[in-house]
Amino acid sequence: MITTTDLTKVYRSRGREVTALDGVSLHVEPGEMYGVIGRSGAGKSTLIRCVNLLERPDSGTVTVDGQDLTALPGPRHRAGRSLRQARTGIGMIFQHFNLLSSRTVRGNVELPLEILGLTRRERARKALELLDLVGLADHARAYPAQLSGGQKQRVGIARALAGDPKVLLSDEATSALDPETTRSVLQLLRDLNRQLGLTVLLITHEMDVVKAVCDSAALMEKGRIVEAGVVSDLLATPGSRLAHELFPVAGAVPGGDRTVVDITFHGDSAGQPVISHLARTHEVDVSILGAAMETVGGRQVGRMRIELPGHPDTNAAALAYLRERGLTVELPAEAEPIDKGPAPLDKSPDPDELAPESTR
Ligand SMILES: Nc1ncnc2c1ncn2[C@@H]1O[C@H](COP(=O)(O)OP(=O)(O)OP(=O)(O)O)[C@@H](O)[C@H]1O
Repeated sequence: MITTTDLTKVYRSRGREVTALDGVSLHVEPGEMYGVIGRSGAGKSTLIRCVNLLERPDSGTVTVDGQDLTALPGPRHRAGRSLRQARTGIGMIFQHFNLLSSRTVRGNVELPLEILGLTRRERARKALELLDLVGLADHARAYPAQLSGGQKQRVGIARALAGDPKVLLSDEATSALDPETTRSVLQLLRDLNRQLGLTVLLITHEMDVVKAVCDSAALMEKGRIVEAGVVSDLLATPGSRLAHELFPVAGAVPGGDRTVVDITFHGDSAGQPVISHLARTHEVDVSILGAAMETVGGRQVGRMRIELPGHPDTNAAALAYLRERGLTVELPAEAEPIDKGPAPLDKSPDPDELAPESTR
C-alpha cells in the first residue's frame, strides 16, 4: 500500500547540511499497522512527511496505493491538483492535534469536507457520522479548548478520515497524551484499522506503542532503516534489536562458568513442557532467572531467561535441543541495545502543520 524506494532528504540552512533521510526503503502492506521507531532526530517525521509529499524528497520514490506520488507535478511549495487529489486518500494526524480553535468540533471535521465540495447537509451528515465513529457524537458543538487531549486527538482522527482515506499517517499522535489516554487512542486506531481496512503508518519514539498495536515495525537511526520486519518474525530472530527492546527479559546475568540463555516461546512452542523435558533428557539443572508472558502485535509471546551450569560450549546439545523445539534461543550478549540517548533537535515549527493538509 505504501512503498518508499531509496528516499533521501538533506536540509540545508545557514551553510549547514543535515541528512535527514539517507536511502530509506520501506514497504507497508495493505491493512497493516506499521510503526517506525527511533530516537529524536532519526528522521521519522521527515519520512512520514515525505509519504504524503508534505516534504518533497531530494531523490527516491513514494508510491501509495499504486500511484507514484513523486511523479506528480507540483511547484516547490504548493501541491499541484493531481497531488492534492491523491492526498485525499491519505489522512494524517499530528502530535499537537492541529485543530482550529475558532471552530467547533463539528466545524473542524467539516473543514476538509468543505474543500471536497460537499453541500452543507452532506457535510453535517458525514461529520456526525465520523464523530460517532470516534465516540464523540455528543461533543459536536464543543470547542477544542473544552476537550481533553484524548478527545482532541479523536477529533483529529475524525477529520483525517473525512476523505475516506485508505491510508492514515500518524506523526507521534499519542506523544502528548497520558498512558491511559494513549491506550484508548491506540485502541481506536486499531479498531479503525480492522473495521475500515485502513493502512496505518505511525511514527513514534515509544516502544510500547509498537508493542500495543503494530503488525510490523522498522527501527530508524541517522536517516536509515537499520532493521525492519513483521513483529512476530522479529521476535523469532536471534540478535534482533527491536525484539530485544519490544520484550526485554528480566533477570541479572551472573558471572562465572555458566550459560545464560534467553528463550522466546511463540506459536505452538508456548504450550510445550520444554524446560522440564530439557532438564530430564539432558540431565541438566535449569535455573529460571526471569520469565514473562506478553501480548505483542496482538499475539501471545513468552520469554524466559534461564541458566545452565557450565560454559556454552559444554551446553551445545541442550541449546540445539531448544532450537529444535522451535524456540528462539539467544545468548544475552548477542543483542545490542537501541541507542536512546538524547539528541539535539534543531527544528522550527512548520506553518504547514497549523491547518489540515486538505486546506492547502
Ligand atoms: N526543516 C528543517 N530544517 C533543517 N533541519 C531539519 C528540518 N527538519 C528536520 N531537520 C533535521 O533533520 C533531522 C531529522 O529530523 P526529524 O524531525 O525527521 O527526526 P525525528 O526522528 O522525527 O525526530 P523527533 O522525534 O524529535 O521529531 C534532524 O537532525 C533535524 O534537526
